[in-house]
Amino acid sequence: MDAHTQSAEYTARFAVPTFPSFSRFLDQPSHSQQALKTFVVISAVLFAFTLFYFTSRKNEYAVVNRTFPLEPSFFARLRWSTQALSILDAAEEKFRGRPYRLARGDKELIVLPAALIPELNRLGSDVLDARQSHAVAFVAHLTGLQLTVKASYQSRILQRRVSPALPELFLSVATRISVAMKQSLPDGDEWEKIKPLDAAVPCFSEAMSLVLFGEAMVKNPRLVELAYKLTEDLFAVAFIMRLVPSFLQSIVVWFLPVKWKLNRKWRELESIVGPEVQRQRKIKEDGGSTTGMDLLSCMVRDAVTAFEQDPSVLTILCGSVATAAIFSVGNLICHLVADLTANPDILDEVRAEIRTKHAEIGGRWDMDALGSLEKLESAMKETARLASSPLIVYNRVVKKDCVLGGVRIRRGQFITMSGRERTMNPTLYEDPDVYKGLRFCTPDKIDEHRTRPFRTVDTDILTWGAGRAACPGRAIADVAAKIFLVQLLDEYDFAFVDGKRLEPSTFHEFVFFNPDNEMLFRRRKDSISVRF
Ligand code: HEM
Repeated sequence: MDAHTQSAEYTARFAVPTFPSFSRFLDQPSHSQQALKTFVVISAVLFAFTLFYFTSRKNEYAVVNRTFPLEPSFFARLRWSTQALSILDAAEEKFRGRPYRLARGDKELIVLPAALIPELNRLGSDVLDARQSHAVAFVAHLTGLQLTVKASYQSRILQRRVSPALPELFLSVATRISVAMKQSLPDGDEWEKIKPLDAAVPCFSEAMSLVLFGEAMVKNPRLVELAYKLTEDLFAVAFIMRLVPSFLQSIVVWFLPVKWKLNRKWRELESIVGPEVQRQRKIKEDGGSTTGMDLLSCMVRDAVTAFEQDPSVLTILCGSVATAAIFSVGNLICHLVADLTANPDILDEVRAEIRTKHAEIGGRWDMDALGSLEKLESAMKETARLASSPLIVYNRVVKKDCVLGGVRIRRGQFITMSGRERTMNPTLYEDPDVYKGLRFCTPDKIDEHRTRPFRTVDTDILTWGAGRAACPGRAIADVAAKIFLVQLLDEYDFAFVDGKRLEPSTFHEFVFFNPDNEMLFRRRKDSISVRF
């Protein structure tokens, strides 16, 4: 039997009985058969394209937080929300300063080594866009922050106009914080259990509302309350929606009562801010000028276009700054108090420094006096090093292809950096996971410490991010935190409930002091009563 006959016999015995209907389709052309063929071809092409997509261009760097190539991104979202810290630490261990891809679930980010910061800093905003990236992280289209994708002049004005005016604003800021502290903190000299974040946040809301809205507006207690309550709701919506697949977000969000509350708060904020904007615009139109150095007044004064002085726009921009400001400082302070409580020897040294300074300046505290507290400054840096939020910094969207130090980044990609690549680096910090509050002011480090105070953008700590979009409120945060701390550390003793230390919490990439954490506070009998 020749080969052809053998093959035909084989087909007749096995192939035809096994797939009778399919083979009949192939042998007898018809419309349905033609349609099936087309379907098979299109499916094959799509499959090949998908494989190509996942294996070629995107596989330039290895991926973390994805267990298999076509894993639904929902699982990456879930893992990232609860395990961001361990995912990043494992990736750092594996890649050691080499770029890799991070599947965050909502987006895939290229995690670049921090060594590229100087080169990245040289790129303009036409190449790297921070706003779009922040908007994605805070689900801006669902939290009311969508406008911040278009506008960033609030950041520019904060840095160029409001921060330089801090000496002018200092006394009012200090007074507001001091008065709020009296209302929020316990008054007795017996131990009292409190929630430190709940106590600290209204104090910083007073300070930030003054800096953002001005002397007259901050007298409205509802505005001060709205500033931080809006932040709470905004974060709640963002945290929840970051778990939801993108295609479902715009539906699911409407089932969240917190989203309705958030919308109400945005409207209420506009009803308070809007009339003030109109008032200031009227003064400007009549040829007069306002003098306030708060963000809102500066924005109205500097506005050139109608958009820049639109009451709704200004409400959202000032509100967006409030959401970036109040809890960031509150969290830092609470982490610091927890760190100092766990390290009473360092607390004693920091407190002694405050007392010595108080005597030296005759009790007349000003910004220079606060800035000269080197031990306090070191303790703040150390807390920020260990509890820095967010875990990933330098989040940008790439607008143009470029190659940096041999690393190719492409238009449309999201880039980021792991702050822990620096803060946990043993070549930069001895025993990096140990809190050493005075590590920055040892004799061999003190000169560097003096040239790089806490408010500086320092690429070894990355507290403020880096580059042109580094935190524009850092000078304000620094002063407000110190005003609060010199009084708090002088006036209070602290202890953990049942001696149990408090560790930072994380959710997604955000590190925070759990609002439910409790500590014991009591007034000190030998307080020197710092006053401003
Ligand atoms: C301890 C407190 C604070 C910390 C740790 C902190 C940290 C940061 C970080 C890491 C960024 C992102 C920077 C980047 O993308 O490279 C940022 C952005 C920002 N921060 Fe802060 N911040 C704090 C307080 C404040 C305060 C008090 C204000 C306002 C008065 C403020 C206003 C802003 C704004 C408006 C942005 C967005 C900048 C932009 O998108 O261009 N922050 N902050």
